[in-house]
Order: sequence, then structure tokens, then C-alpha cells
Amino acid sequence: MDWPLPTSVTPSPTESRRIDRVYNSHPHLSSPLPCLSYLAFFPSPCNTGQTKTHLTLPHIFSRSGFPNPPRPHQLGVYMPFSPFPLYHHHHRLQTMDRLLSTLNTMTPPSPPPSSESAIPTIDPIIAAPQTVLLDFFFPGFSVFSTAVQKYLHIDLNLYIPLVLLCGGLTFAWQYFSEYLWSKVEEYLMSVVDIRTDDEIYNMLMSWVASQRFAQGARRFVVNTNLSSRSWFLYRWDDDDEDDDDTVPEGEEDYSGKKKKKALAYTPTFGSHWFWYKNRLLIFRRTQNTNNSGFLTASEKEEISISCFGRNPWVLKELLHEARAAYMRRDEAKTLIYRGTTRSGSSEPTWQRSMARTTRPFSTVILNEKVKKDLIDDVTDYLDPTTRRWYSNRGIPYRRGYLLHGPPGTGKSSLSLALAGFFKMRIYIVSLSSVAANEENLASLFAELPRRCVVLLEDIDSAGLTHTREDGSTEVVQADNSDMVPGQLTPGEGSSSSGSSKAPGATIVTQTNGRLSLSGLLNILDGVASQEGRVLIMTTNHVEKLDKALIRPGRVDMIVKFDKADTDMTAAIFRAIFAPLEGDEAPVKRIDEKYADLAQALEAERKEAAERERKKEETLARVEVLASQFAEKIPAHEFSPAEIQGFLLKHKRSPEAAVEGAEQWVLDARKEKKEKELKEAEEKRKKEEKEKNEKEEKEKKEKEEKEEEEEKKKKEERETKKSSKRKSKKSSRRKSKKESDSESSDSSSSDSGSESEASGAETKKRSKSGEKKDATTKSEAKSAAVVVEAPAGLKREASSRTVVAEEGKAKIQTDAAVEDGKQQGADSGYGTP
Ligand SMILES: Nc1ncnc2c1ncn2[C@@H]1O[C@H](COP(=O)(O)OP(=O)(O)OP(=O)(O)O)[C@@H](O)[C@H]1O
Repeated sequence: MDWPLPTSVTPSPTESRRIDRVYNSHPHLSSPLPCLSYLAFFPSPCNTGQTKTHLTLPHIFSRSGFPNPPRPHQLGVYMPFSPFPLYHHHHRLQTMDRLLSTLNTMTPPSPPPSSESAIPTIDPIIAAPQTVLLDFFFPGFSVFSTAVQKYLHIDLNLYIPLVLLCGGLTFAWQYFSEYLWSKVEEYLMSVVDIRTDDEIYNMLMSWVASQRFAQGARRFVVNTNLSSRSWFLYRWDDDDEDDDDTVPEGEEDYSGKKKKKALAYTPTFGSHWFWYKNRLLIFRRTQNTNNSGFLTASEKEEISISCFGRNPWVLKELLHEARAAYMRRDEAKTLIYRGTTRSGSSEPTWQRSMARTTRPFSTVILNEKVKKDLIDDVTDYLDPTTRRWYSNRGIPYRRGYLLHGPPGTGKSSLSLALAGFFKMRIYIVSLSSVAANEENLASLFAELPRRCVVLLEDIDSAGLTHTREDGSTEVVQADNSDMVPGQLTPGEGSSSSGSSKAPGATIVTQTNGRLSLSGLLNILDGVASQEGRVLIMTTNHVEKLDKALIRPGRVDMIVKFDKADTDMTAAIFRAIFAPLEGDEAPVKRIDEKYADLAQALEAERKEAAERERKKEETLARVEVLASQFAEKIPAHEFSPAEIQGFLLKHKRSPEAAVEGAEQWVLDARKEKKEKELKEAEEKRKKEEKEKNEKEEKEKKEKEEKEEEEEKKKKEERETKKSSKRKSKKSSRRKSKKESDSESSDSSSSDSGSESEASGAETKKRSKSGEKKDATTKSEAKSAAVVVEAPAGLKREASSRTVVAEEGKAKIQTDAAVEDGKQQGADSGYGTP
């Protein structure tokens, strides 16, 4: 290997001295080659601040008598080349030491050197400013390296460049990796960001929790509920009715096992790589540090999934899969959303209230024909061809149903069963709730999905009714009074809300910021209202509704609910006591008991037959008991809810229910009577109180009126008196003026200039407010002077001028001038 030899060296003065000394003190050496070649090989000594002496190789070799410079390997000295001065310097010194000691061994014993000529001990560390620098950045480095060198014989300085290189690379990587990664993401990857305030968050997180990469993560977040913490997205899994989870958490079920909450594991903050459909994906969960104080736990995080490649199909597939899996959980359930306002703001929103197990239509006891008609009607409406049919004819694609009847007769149950039957979500708004104002309701309706059931409860609530006080309660009652339970009738016909108004009925436009009827009508079928939904309105007082609200187009079918008749009572009894699938506790696996399969099958068959027989027996028994029970309950007196409430008290014993029926009827009647009495008493008291208040108010008003009248009379008397006084005064003045004018006439005939002077005098007098009489002319002039005053006064004054000129009410002008003089003396305008 050929080593490049530099042409110039810069030995330090110490080194030069040493070389000379060695050369001089070792005459047996043919040349100082080792030292020289060493110096030649390391051409750049560290900068020690000393004066540099340049010693070129030819110079050295000419001095040593060598014609050609030797190669380093010929000298037996090999040093690795280093670009770092510190390292370089250190090793140079060390090597020098080594060479010198070699030379010394070759040297015959010589007299001990004098103190000046002694080779000084070399302290490589002290001499190096780089060491100081290293010590500055890594305190204690020099001590550590000396110790390592001393005890382990490892020269750490050898590795310094390596360490520095690694450090530099790491430093650079930290700086550039983020930038590089963002560029890779921007141009080479597809990324989907998940909004934490959207339901997709819940969907994705529940999907992620079921993946292996999440379950195997070393750092993870554990939840008992994965839903977004945004309050309107948060769903308590406990709230969702679940057939398997009937035992409350922590309590024991019939098998004695404690029910435990399932734990869900999701990867913690950071990037997590996983495979999906043979593609490498990255699930990234980061913490949102902006405004984190105001955000809920899930809003504090940001979630994204990215994949390599510019086509995001795999991400979309993943999201679809997550959604489908999430929906599957709710398949057998009816999702209920309620319209509310967000806490801390007045913004309305649909909040997922709960997911209830779908109620079979058969469990709602109603006329079978009504049920069938209703289902047929909705089925036809939801058919895609119907939609096209509507749009082709320009008819708004909407359908409305009105369910009315006393409380607890099954209106809400039917709505829920209907939504469950057609697998639609149900959106409930109670019009009596505080949030139900026009604006809120409009934005809630605007947010509705295309295919859903909207349940408007209590549409007879305040602001939309004609109360008894209005004298218009019989408005719609007349048309529905002859309805039987379950009867379907078309909505009251009228083309426009205005013309459909019943006599005496008034459309309330706005009631204390609450919902108005016209507002509701606009929301229901205005231009901006959503199409494709099934609207169900319920009310306990159909008679209070405006006809406009229930006209066809808004309400296409009316279903009347009533208290239970005999058939209904029997049906409710059967519904509660008839054995149904899943009522019994799960049967133990028989193959555990029977070793022989044939034996096991036979036993199972026998057991099934026995179960069937028992079931039939129970059914027959329940049938008999149902008719006995129905006979004991008077028809049209109790609502299905009341009867159900009683039967539930005896749900394990139908016989006991039948036995206790008569007593229950008596008790219920008594209770009802007491309640009615109490209510009547309360009503009476309330009315009395209102009456008293009204009377008191009237009395007060009367007194105030009388007082006012008295005051008025007094004022009138005073005005009369003052006007009388004024007229007397003015008549006196008039007579005086007449006498004055007679005298002035005589003087004016003498000289016109005198008249002018007198006019000027009058002006002056009127200005100064002196109480002096003036002639008619001077009065007019005086008024004209006042005209020069501000606009308001100008008009007044000019009108007076006219009056004065007409001579109609000279007295008035006089009085005004008089008053003006008195009142306006300060203002300078003469009159007010
Ligand atoms: N016709 C019915 N068939 C079956 N169950 C009924 C019927 N009517 C009432 N119920 C039962 O009574 C309870 C109350 O019924 P629901 O809430 O549907 O009455 P509602 O007419 O909507 O009452 P409200 O007018 O007070 O809202 C429910 O548990 C329901 O099961």
C-alpha cells in the first residue's frame, strides 16, 4: 500500500528540538529517519499557538543525507490517518514517545541528561484544547477517558470520531426525518384523518380494538368503553339493551358468575404499523395539545391511518369494514336519538340516547287490520319506485302519521315497533321540551338522514293548541268523536293552513320564543324540509290541534288509541304470560352426561318433546286465565299501560294475577278517585287563587282609574280658571290698546318717521322683554323677529304671525307674547 507523503510538515518547536536532540545524542544512528518520517507523515499538527516552522521533506532528507524520501511502511511506523486534529495531535505525541523510547533502548548508556536537556513528560490531555472542548460538552469526559485508558487500556480517543459521527447523524436525522417523512407522506402515501367528534371515531376504535396489532401492542390504552368522549357521541354500552347482559355489572347471574365489564385495548399515542389486506398500514394516534384544557379526552387525540401508495382504496375498505362491524352490533336493535341542545351551548343536536332491542310488532296490541294497513302503507312509501313516482309527479316525498289517544295506550310503543320493523333509526323530539323552539327544530330537521322515523311527541303542547280559554277546543273533536280504537282516518282536508283554520282558531305565530304553529308547519313541509322521512306525531288531545297541522300531506293517516277493551285486556294478559322462546334458562349440554351419542340424542329429543308439551299446556292455561282476567277488568276504563303495570307485579304467577284482578280494579278506582279529587281540589284552589288575584288586580286598576279621573278633572278646572283669568286680562288689554291706538293714529298722521321710531322702539322693547303694550303692527313685527329664532320656534312664531295677521285670535298672540316675554327672557328668543 502506497502512502501519500505530504511535501511539507510543520513540527512544533518542541518537536524540532527533540528531533535535534535525538539526532545529536545518538550518533550511532545513521539518520533520524523514524522521527522525520513520522513528522512527514502527519503534516498538520494541532494549532498550539506556537510559531510554525515549515520543514519540507527535501529539506529534512537533504539534512539527513538521504537522497529519496522513504515510505512510512519502510520505517515500520503505521498510523491511521485521522481528519481530527485532537486525535491526530494526541497520537502524534504518543507515537513520538514510543519512537523515543525505542531509540533510547538502542542507545548505549549515556550520562544522565541535565535538567534542561531532559525530555519532558508529555501530558497529552492538558495540551489539547479539543479535550477542553469535549469536557465542556460532556463534563468529566477527560477524567473518564483517562480512567478507562488506565484501567482498561482502551483509548477512548480512538473512538471519538466515530461517536461524533454517530451524534452528528442522529442530530441531522432528528432535524430532517420529520421533514422527509412529511414529504414522503405528501407525495407517496395516502392518509385518512379521523374526526373524533364524528361517529366514525367510535366505529374505527371498536374495529381497531379487535385487531391483533392492538391486542399485541406493548404500550396501550385500556377502556371499558371505547366511545368518543364528545358527550353527544358517547354511548353508554350499559344503556344499550342487551339480551345477554340482563344482569347488572358486578352482580351475580343465575349461574353464580359475576358479570364483568369487557376491557378494550387500543394502541397508545404514537405510530403503529399493521398489515391489512396485504398492505402495510400505519395507525397513528397523536395528542392534540391545542386548547387541550377545553377538550374532552377523545377530542384531545388525533387519529389517522395511512398507507403507502397514492390510491387510498385500502383505507376506504378498512373504514367500510369498521362501519359494517359496528352496525352489526346494532342490527337487532332500534337506535333512538333525541333532539337536545349541547351542554354549555344552545346548539341543537341529535344525541344517541340508546339502542333498544327491536320490539316485535306483534307485541303492540292493536286492531290487526290497523297494524296491517299501517305496515302496508309504510312499506309502499319506502319502496324505491314510490320515491321515483313522487318525484316524477313533483309531489313532496313525505308521509305523516298521527297517533292520538289517552296516555299509556301504546302510541310510543307503536312508533318504536314501526322503526324496528323497517330497520330505521328513530329521532324523537318532545315539543314540550325547552329546546323545541323554531330555530332549533329547523336545524334538527335539517340534520335528519333521508330514511328515518321522526317522532314528534306531545304536539298538543303549548304554543300549538287552542286552549279552552280560546273557546276553540271542539275544533277537531267533532270530526273524530265517532272513532273507535285503532280506526284509521284520513287527515282533515284543507289546502292551506290559513283556510283550514277552524272557527275561532288562531294560528299562533310566536309564543315567548317557543315554537309557533306556522313555524312547525314550515319545518314539517316547508321548502327546506327533508324528504324521505316517516313522520309520526303523537298527542293526547287531538281536539286541541289545528286542522292545518293534520291536513293530508302533513298527516296522511290517523290512528286512534283508546283504553283497553275486553279483547285488548285478554291480549295483554296473553302477551305477558304466554311462554316465549328464550324465557327459560339455557339447557345443560346433555353430551356431558351421556357418553353414548345415541343415548344423548334420545334424551335430547325427549326433553324437547317434554318442553313442547309443557308449553302447550301453559298456553292453554293462559288462554283460559286470560278470558277470566278480561271479564274481571271493566272495558274502556284502564289503559293498557295500567293493566300491564298490574300484571307485571304477578309476572311469575298468572293465577295470582287473575285472583287479584277484582281487588286491583277497586283499588285503582279508589286511587283514581282520590287523585281526581286531589286534582280537582288543586284546580279549585288554583282557580280561586287566580280569581282572587284577578279581582285584586281589577280593584287596583279601578282605583288607579278613579284617581286618574280625579286628577284630570282637577287639571281641567285649573285650566279653565287660568284661561278665564287670561281672557279677562286680554280684554282689559284690548280696551287699553284701543284707546292707545286712537292716540297713536293721531300722532302717526303727523309724521311717518315717528311711526318707524315707535316700531323700532317696540322691537327694542320686545327684545329686552319689557312689559309694554304695542300696536298690532308692532306685535306682528315682534312675532316676525321671533321667526328668526331656531326652526322649531320659527314655525311656531310664523303660525302666530298668520294668526295675528288674520286678527282671528289676537288675544292668543297677546298671551303668547306675554308668556314668551316672561319665560323666554333668559333665552333671548322672546317666546319659548
Ligand atoms: N296497545 C298496547 N300494546 C302493548 N303494550 C302497550 C300498549 N299500550 C301501552 N302499552 C304498554 O304501556 C307502556 C306505555 O306505553 P306507551 O309509552 O307506548 O304509551 P303512550 O300512548 O305513548 O303514552 P304517552 O301518551 O304517555 O306517551 C309500554 O310499556 C307499553 O308496553
